[in-house]
Amino acid sequence: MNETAAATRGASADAAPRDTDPGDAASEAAPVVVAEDVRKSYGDVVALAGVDLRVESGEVFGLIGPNGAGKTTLVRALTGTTTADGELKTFGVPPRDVDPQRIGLLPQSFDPPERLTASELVAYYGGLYDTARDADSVLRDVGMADDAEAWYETLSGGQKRRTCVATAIVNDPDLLFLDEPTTGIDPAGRRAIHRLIERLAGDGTTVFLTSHAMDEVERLADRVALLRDGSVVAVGPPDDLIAKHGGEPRLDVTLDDPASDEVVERVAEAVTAAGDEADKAAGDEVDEAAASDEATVTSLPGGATVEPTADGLRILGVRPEAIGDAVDALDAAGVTFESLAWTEPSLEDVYLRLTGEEYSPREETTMPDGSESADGEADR
Ligand SMILES: Nc1ncnc2c1ncn2[C@@H]1O[C@H](COP(=O)(O)OP(=O)(O)OP(=O)(O)O)[C@@H](O)[C@H]1O
Repeated sequence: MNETAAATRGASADAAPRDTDPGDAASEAAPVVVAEDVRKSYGDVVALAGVDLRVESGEVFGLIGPNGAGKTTLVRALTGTTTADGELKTFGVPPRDVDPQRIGLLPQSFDPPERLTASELVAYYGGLYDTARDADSVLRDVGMADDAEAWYETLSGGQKRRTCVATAIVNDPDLLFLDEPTTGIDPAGRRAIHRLIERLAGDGTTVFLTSHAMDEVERLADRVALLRDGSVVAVGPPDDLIAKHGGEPRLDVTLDDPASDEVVERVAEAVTAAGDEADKAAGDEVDEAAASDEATVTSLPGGATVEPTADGLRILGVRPEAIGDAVDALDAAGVTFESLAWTEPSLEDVYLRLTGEEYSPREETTMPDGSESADGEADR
């Protein structure tokens, strides 16, 4: 039995119908999901080491973390498809007691029960609920209208995944768990799924989204939890996490030749001089603007760090308005460059830092053929 069916059939037989669910009244204000000190081990393997989290009604909650961090185990515990120790409440009751009509689950792996078309498969899952949406309209939502009558087994990986997403929303759930919804889906399909998630959230559905695609989580999630080794190590809105853990904006400078220590030092001195000058100018502006309350733009910080990379150098701490100053500093240092790439910190940086997988630009990357990669970024 796959997990969608398990989630459905695992619910207690006497669960109250949707409109009279005892959790309903309280759930207006109460968190939809509460986990306190949730623990789960498989033999000696600790999958969840004491997880605490809350998901509020109507939010898109992102769960990220490395392979094996415990994400799928947590989703399974929260949907009652596996047991776990600790306090677990969904709509105010233990997960197994929730009316299955209220929950949608897209598990990470999915095996349809028999040979069915996409439309039949969605209708099959719809048949497990008291009320369900029309299969064709759900397939339209996930961009599968044209392939509704194709055998599931003949669909491409991405088309199969979209069909699976359709089975998870066929019951029009109040709380939707999506475990890696866009794996294997092409960019256009991903956008369709993103729009669908945004629309569902806009209509009040609470979405619990697990994904390795950091751009997806950063774009969609109101709050994100980072799970590492079975514990939540950070939680908050993406922007807050990025501001706290994402590091500084950076300017990557591609040079004709690798940067020698002497070049790096020269650029660092020029950047520091430019920063000091900018700080002084900003200070003067502050004095002048103080009376009129005008905002003052600061430029390159005096202490901006310069470090060598595989194909040039990186200047850390460059805000967009200071890119021109950085170019002037390169010029002053007598460095000609091939190209510049400015990057602002992202959720991916948060992830890399907090999981200890942060990319070191100083490391040359060795390719399988023994040559050194020209682009370390691509090999993170
Ligand atoms: N049924 C199981 N039997 C034994 N060990 C398991 C089982 N399910 C998960 N584990 C182990 O528990 C740990 C957490 O696994 P889990 O699948 O929850 O991680 P995950 O964060 O979802 O990983 P991924 O990103 O690869 O999907 C891993 O070490 C995994 O090997």
